[in-house]
This record gives sequence, C-alpha cells and structure tokens, in this order.
Amino acid sequence: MLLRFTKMHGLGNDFMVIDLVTQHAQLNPRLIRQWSDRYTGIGFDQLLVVEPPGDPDMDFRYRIYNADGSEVEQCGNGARCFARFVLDKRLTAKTDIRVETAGGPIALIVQDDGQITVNMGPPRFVPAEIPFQAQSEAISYELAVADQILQVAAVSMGNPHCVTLVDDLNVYPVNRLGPLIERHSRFPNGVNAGFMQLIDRHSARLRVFERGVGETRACGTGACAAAVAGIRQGHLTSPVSIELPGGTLQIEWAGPGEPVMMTGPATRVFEGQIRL
Ligand SMILES: N[C@H](CCC[C@H](N)C(=O)O)C(=O)O
Repeated sequence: MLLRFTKMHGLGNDFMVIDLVTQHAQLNPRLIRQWSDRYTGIGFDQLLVVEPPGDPDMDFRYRIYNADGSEVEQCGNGARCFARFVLDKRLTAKTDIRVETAGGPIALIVQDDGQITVNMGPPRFVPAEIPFQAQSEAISYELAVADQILQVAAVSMGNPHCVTLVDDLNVYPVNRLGPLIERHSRFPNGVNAGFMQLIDRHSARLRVFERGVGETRACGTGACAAAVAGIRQGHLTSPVSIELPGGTLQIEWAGPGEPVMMTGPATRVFEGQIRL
C-alpha cells in the first residue's frame, strides 16, 4: 500500500505530514524512526498526523511524533504547517481552525498574508503539570548540570521546556549541555532545553536542543516558553520577537492565565508517497 505525505517546514524545523482523514495507516515507533532517518528515510524532526477529531466541537485531531518515535503533546511550528496542509488538501475551507492535541486545544488562524497565528493556550508553571521536580513553583530554579548550577525557568506549553539565559549563543555549549538537560532526572518525562540571549526588551535570540530530536533550526513551543519565561522574569515585554537559527517568530502573551499567541510562516517543500 502507498501512503501519501507532504514534506513541510516551519523556519527549518521540518516535518513529514500525513493525512489520516482520507487515508489509513498503523504507525509505530520503529517505522517512525525508519522514516525520520535523513540518509535512509524521508528525514524529519517530527511526524505530524492529521486525524478526525474526537471532540465534535473541534475540526481535527493533531498527533505529533519526534524523530525518535516518541509521541509528544505539542509542536508549535508543526501547528502552522498543519493549518497550511489542511487548507491545501481541502480538508477544510476554514481559516480559523480548532484542533485537539494531547497537550490541550489550540486554534490556528490563517492570515491574509499567508502567515499563521496559533493560539497555543495558556502556559503552565505548576511543577507537577510540567512535569518538573521542585519543592514549590518559582520563576527561576537552580538546576545542577554537569559541573555547574544553572538558573532555569520551567514552563509547559503542553510539552515541557527548560529555559536558560546565556550571554553569547555563538559560543555557548548547547550541544554539550542540551542532552544533559533533556534527560535530567528532575524532568521525569524529559524536556526541551532552550538557551536564550536577550537582545532588548522586545527581542531575544534562542537555540533549542529538542527532546527526542536534538538541536533544531527552530522550535515553536520553545519560542513561546522562552518569551513567557523572559516576560515573567522581567527581562522582556510582550510582543516579543524570538530569533531562532531558522528565522524569527512573533510571540504575544498578556500574562498569567492568558493564551500565548505565536505567528510565523509554514512552507511546503514536496509531495511524496511511501510504501507501507
Ligand atoms: N521536541 C518537542 C516536540 C516538537 C516541538 C517543536 N518542534 C515545536 O515547534 O514546538 C517535544 O518533545 O516536546
């Protein structure tokens, strides 16, 4: 059987997108790892799956798998590609699309200029909801990593994020500390490790060592988590431009209990078919 897919990216964070509304396939971690291989497979950071909704008030269900085959709660760059995909495939004609995800409901708003705004829902800070092991909730925690103590913020955007402020991203050892944070024992489900360099009150640079993937060229939920952490710590003021290696995302957040709004592009690269 041949399975149709579309290769897409959001600022270089790349995806294989599959429509399981009009197609049927049984996915498993081994198959996903095989497909994600950049030499012997299709190659991607995440696999995005479009399904019919379980909740009749929603338009679709959105399932996300990392390159290592693990299913995760949320993917921000993927959400923008999801919106572009369902419109291009005529699975909907709406430009305000409601989607259920394992990390909670999100809304995708397709702008006239082709940019896509995602209502990512409110960030969560309660340690047990991230999850993160801590005595009590705080805007900053001490985290022992290798031979040093880092000051970190812990935020959930549906998926877990650990954000550290650094002075110079050009020289910071992201690929040495990233894996140690990703698998740190205080994050029982693992964590996406964000490293943020402040530029001014409305902008910052960010690199993210993603859970289940490694460093990616962009991370949408990571940009949301970093902006929220910076606002909460008094370093940033909404709206915030987050400059990632693959490009810039616009983040808005009005404060605790309010949703995070993320705006950016979604790009289709090619169509393909793969034999199951
Ligand atoms: N690696 C993430 C999922 C993808 C997030 C990222 N690609 C985004 O755009 O938000 C995790 O394990 O939670």
